[in-house]
Amino acid sequence: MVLSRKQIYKGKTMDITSMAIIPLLLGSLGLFGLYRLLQRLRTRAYLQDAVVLITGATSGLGKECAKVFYAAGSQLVLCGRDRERLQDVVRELASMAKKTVKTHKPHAVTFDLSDTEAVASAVGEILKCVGHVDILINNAGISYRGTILDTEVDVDRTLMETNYFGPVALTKALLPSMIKKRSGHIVVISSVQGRISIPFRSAYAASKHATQAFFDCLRAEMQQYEIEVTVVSPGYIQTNLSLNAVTANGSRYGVMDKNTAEGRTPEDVAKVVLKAVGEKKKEVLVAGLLPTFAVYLRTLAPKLFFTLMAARAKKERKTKES
Ligand SMILES: NC(=O)C1=CN([C@@H]2O[C@H](COP(=O)(O)OP(=O)(O)OC[C@H]3O[C@@H](n4cnc5c(N)ncnc54)[C@H](OP(=O)(O)O)[C@@H]3O)[C@@H](O)[C@H]2O)C=CC1
Ligand SMILES: CCCCCCCCCCCCCCCC(=O)OCC(=O)COP(=O)(O)O
Repeated sequence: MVLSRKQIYKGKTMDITSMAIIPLLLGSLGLFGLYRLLQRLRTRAYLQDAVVLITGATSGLGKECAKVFYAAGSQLVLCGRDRERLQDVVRELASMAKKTVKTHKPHAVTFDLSDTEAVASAVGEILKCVGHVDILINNAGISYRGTILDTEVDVDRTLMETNYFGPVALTKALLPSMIKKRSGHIVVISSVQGRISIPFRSAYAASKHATQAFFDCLRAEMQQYEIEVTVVSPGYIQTNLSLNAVTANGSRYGVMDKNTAEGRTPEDVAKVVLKAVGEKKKEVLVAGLLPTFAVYLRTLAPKLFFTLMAARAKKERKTKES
């Protein structure tokens, strides 16, 4: 039979293309729905009862990550420098309304990430207590404000110790036990500034670029052991990051920046982290149109990007002087 382009369907003339497209669209939608459902079920199974270690769990993004992973049924190991604030988080989690998921009482471990020996002994304590860690979320970090000319090298070191050597030491201390189990997941919270450098953030951007590079290498080297690596690069988030940032002489900046105050909520970003971990994403950029555009511009049109950054530095310098 030869098909004409127009067919009679229930008394109406219909284009043969539409007749084919409608079931195709419905079929694709059905398949997509099924795929999403399977993905959600897989995420749920992956996170339920998983031992999840979160650094910087006392505030901001770390605290919100604690909430979403707790609600997903993970067994949490919460890390920070302040025992009292960690216990507050544990109490807050315990008071959260229980859903259908079985939850676990979190463990709290205090240590300073910039102290490599403290990191190693904390990992010993954690492994003795919980046996193994399935998912490590390297979240803790500090930021910085200053010009390169005014900044003491010790400040550059502080940023590298906390944001780079801390996660590196913690990851290295946990890797042997993960390799032994041939399973594990290392997550690191980097930043858009791990992809582009903006003026007056040298030490912070450098520590985040180093982080990106290290964990990209790790991903490649760990594939043979079936260990996943996820790098999350957020834009501005409404946290205490700018308040706690260090300045050129090492003192606390103590200002809530407009960009920070107008950023995404940490609750929102924590959900993105949970989804990225559940779906074993290699990396995620959690940023608006302009920062995302800037990341691509840095690669595709570096000269233009450098000109824009120089103009930004000039404008910021003028604002400070006036
Ligand atoms: N806010 C933002 O705009 C963005 C943040 N990020 C990243 O998100 C991560 C979380 O920061 P955020 O929640 O925003 O900021 P917060 O200042 O609210 O939280 C930082 C956390 O890091 C911990 N921390 C800092 N220094 C150390 C240390 N030496 N040893 C152990 N813990 C330490 C703090 O613990 P303590 O209570 O002990 O001080 C705190 O829990 C950081 O890595 C940051 O770079 C990335 C992009 C944007
Ligand atoms: C012709 C079109 C113009 C295109 C302009 C592109 C250039 C735009 C520059 C955008 C810069 C975005 C910077 C984003 C920085 C960011 O999100 O950082 C996240 C953080 O880690 C925040 O830490 P901080 O301590 O800096 O608050």
